[in-house]
Amino acid sequence: MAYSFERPESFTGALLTPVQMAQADALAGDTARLMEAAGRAIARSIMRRCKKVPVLVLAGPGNNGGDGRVAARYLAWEGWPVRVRDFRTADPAEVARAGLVVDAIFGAGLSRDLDEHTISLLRAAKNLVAVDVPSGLDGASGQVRGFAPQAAFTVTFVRKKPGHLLFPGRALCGEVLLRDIGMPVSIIGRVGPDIWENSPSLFTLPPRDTGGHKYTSGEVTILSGTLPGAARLAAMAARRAGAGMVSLAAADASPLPEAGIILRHDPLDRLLEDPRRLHWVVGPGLGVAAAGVALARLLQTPGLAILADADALTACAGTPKKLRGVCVITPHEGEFTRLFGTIGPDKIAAARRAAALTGAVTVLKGPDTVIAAPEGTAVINANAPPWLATGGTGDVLSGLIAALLTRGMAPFPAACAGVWLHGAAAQEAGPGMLAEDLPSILGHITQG
Ligand SMILES: NC(=O)C1=CN([C@@H]2O[C@H](COP(=O)(O)OP(=O)(O)OC[C@H]3O[C@@H](n4cnc5c(N)ncnc54)[C@H](OP(=O)(O)O)[C@@H]3O)[C@@H](O)[C@H]2O)[C@@H](O)CC1
Ligand SMILES: Nc1ncnc2c1ncn2[C@@H]1O[C@H](COP(=O)(O)OP(=O)(O)O)[C@@H](O)[C@H]1O
Ligand SMILES: [K+]
Repeated sequence: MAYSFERPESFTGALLTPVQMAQADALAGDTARLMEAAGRAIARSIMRRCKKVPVLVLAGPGNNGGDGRVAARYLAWEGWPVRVRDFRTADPAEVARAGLVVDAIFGAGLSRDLDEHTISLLRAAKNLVAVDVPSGLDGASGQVRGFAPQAAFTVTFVRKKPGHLLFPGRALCGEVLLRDIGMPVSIIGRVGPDIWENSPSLFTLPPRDTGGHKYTSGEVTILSGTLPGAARLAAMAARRAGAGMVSLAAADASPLPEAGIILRHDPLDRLLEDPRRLHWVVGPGLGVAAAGVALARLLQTPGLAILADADALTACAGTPKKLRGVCVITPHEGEFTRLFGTIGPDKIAAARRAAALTGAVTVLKGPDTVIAAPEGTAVINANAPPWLATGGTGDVLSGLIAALLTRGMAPFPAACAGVWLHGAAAQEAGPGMLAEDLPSILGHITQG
């Protein structure tokens, strides 16, 4: 399919779960060489970024500890004062005295919660660099198992793990430095990554059709209701993101939108008679009851691409199968919970479950938005700045994704591209932005 999801051949941006990482390790079969490279990379990162202070390496029982011991050897060669302590016998008082603690206790595949002694060691560290992950962090989910320390930075190898991007893990890692230690790309391919960090290498924006007219650029219809500002924000975003025609469909006489948006008061059945009207946004500011009725009506019409958000999701609370036939859903945590139950500790698994159940590409929004396809591929987004957490930005995202659909992108890449461009626009807008600042920026970053 044109403008489909693109998996980079180099597997750049692939995320490996701890299980996949162990598989890669087993396939590579030369742990000693990889560990040597990992330890050297840790030492180099420390020497480049930290001033020379007494270093204490806390070493665990597995390969994470091995990496730390190799790093200590390289640091010592370079004349750094460094000691290595087995985590079982290390003393919190000694940890507290160290200028820099290298946390090489456990890696991303922690199998159970940390015990009290390990927690007391990690709590005592004042300045800590983590090997692979801060010990206690679950690399698959970004959740904390008992305790995990705050790292100044984290050095990881081969590919990032989901826990580096999902909160609270992302915050605890500090900056994540990804280092190549010579793992062959063919081995990464063999373990078959199915989770990716969102980036423009995963999608191609369709070019403008130079010979086209407004209808060939696609038409988006946005239902407007009790809070018409929400639908207008979606409409502004859809227009800037390249939809040829954008209509607001409002049952009541609502405030006049800006020039350029077509306001339709016709009943839904009349609007559906127009065969060009294929792309719909249902939910933002529509009112729950009206959204439920409209969604059901749209779903009776074959061939439509429907994006369901906000009130359309709430209208299906507890009965997510009512969303079957919808193309993309964009729930925030509250809407998701009303639909599918609690997210639980594994945000990727939750998004995948929702996508499989509804058949819709699921955009589970938040600071670490997860996009899941019904067949299971998942993408984690990490470019959204915190000032995006203001009312109305979700409406902008809905209009943006709908415009990308109408320009010919398949639902999954359209959702990935929409979430990425939304974050990029917010970064460009800067702190203090309003949702209504985003569309004009989208105008210049969404062209193919
Ligand atoms: N993959 C790669 O390509 C490369 C990976 N590399 C490095 O390998 C690291 C992964 O290595 P790893 O598999 O040995 O895991 P790691 O965390 O060091 O130790 C597991 C041990 O800890 C134990 N244990 C677990 N939880 C526990 C708890 N709460 N409390 C107490 N014990 C606990 C567990 O015991 P078990 O649960 O089996 O009883 C087991 O004995 C990775 O982070 C990276 O640094 C590099 O060397 C180069 C190439
Ligand atoms: N802390 C945060 N950091 C970055 N992005 C965030 C954060 N919180 C929310 N977002 C993003 O802001 C948008 C908010 O959407 P939503 O919750 O639907 O609000 P609204 O409907 O009021 O616009 C989503 O795209 C979400 O991913
Ligand atoms: K660690």
